Amino acid sequence: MTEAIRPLIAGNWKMNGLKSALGEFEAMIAGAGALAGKADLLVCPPATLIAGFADKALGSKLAVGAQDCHARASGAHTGDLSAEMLADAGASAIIVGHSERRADHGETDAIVRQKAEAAWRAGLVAIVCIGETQKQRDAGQTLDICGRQLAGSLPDGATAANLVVAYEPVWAIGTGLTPTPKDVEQVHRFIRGVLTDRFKAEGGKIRILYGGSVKPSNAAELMAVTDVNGALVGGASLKATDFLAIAEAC
Ligand SMILES: O=C(CO)COP(=O)(O)O
Repeated sequence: MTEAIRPLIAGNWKMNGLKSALGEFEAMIAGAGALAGKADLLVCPPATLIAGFADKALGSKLAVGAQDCHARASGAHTGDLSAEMLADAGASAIIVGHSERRADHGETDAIVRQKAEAAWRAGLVAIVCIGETQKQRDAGQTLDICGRQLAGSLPDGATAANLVVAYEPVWAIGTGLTPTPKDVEQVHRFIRGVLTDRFKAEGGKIRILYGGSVKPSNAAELMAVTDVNGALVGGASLKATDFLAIAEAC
């Protein structure tokens, strides 16, 4: 069932990247065409770069996304950006509920769900992130935590076209550590079960990305795991050669 799912390799640049990164992005555009047979490619730069990158990527095989949005469409929310604004700038997807936002900004599952709904309201794909901390893993709570985050963060009405789930164990982010393929498979199989229970046949088609220290050297092993339908890549997505090599591994 899941074999037919087209992989997505998504880059999350986090708070990295100035206008001078345009050359790196153009190198990604140049490489994306040859990889179109393997995977969909998406780069989520900081919001300041979305419009410029989206203009450059027009007509290419590289999509541009955002890293967060406010739940409301407009209003008195100083410093925030709505999903509608990000769509207007050229984003086609928005990452919501990244563990860094959950930790740094106190985002709860309920807030994440509202943000996913905001992405849909603007016609964009919501990439909803979940994942356990080291402490939770050590306590044997990985599946409980992921189950709770999924139940609270995913809105009703998810489809393969409007939702991507990203499993990012917090302890694997930026550390060079990764779970074993067996551990990844266990969590992804669990997520698949939650998705099919809740969204029926559609849940069998929703992409489940793995994220956390994905790099060219471990991408093939991770992408080969059952129910891993791509990657959400942080540090290695800043360099075109690394990002493209990860997509090549699909
Ligand atoms: O948080 C991540 C992507 O959203 C993963 O980051 P790294 O690939 O740098 O570990």
